[in-house]
Amino acid sequence: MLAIDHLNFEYAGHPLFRQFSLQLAAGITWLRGENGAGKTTLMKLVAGALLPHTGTIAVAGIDSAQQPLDYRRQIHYSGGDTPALPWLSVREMFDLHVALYPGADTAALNAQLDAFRLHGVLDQPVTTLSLGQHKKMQLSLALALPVAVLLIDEPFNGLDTAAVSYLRTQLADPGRRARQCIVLTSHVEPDLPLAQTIQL
Ligand SMILES: Nc1ncnc2c1ncn2[C@@H]1O[C@H](COP(=O)(O)OP(=O)(O)OP(=O)(O)O)[C@@H](O)[C@H]1O
Repeated sequence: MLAIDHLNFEYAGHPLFRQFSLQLAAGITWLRGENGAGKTTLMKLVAGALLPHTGTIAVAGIDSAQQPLDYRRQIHYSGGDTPALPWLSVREMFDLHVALYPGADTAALNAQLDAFRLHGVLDQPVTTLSLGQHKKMQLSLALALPVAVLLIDEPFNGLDTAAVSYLRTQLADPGRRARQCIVLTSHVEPDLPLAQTIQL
């Protein structure tokens, strides 16, 4: 489903990926490695937030450089960064994503909001959310959007125990694992049914 071929990438003279290739099928992949190994950078490259210097990345045969818009619609990256559009409210952030992803289902998003108990913060600016609320906002989108590839950086960081338990159930769902390629970074064993583990 996800094919990375001969990827080369460096930050200003600091090479991170040299001729790096990886093929991932549906199911959960645990991407692991020590601090600074390049996990977040690889996710950003796959998400289209960073561009490879050379090499190709494709999802279901759609090349990230040749068909960037179609490619981006196949992927969602749930990262830990500060929001790209900090002036938006949570509701506006959700509306934006529903508009960006064809087939996004508002009912599915509302179900995630209910499960994460996020309705109370819908009209708050995203910058005013607590760490855990921000994570829940990101995860609501991640779990609701109809993408082929789901990238989640440190999925359990900052979550309360109820949310951790709910997220595990959602990610472990056999239907989801059959239709999505789910890539997680985590410094601890994710305790999920893994299709594979990639060590950077
Ligand atoms: N914008 C940037 N400019 C220059 N170097 C960067 C930049 N972002 C990351 N790096 C460097 O690239 C390397 C990989 O960083 P990355 O964030 O991908 O690692 P990671 O495996 O996700 O680490 P962690 O487990 O600590 O989150 C690190 O050495 C980091 O210092």
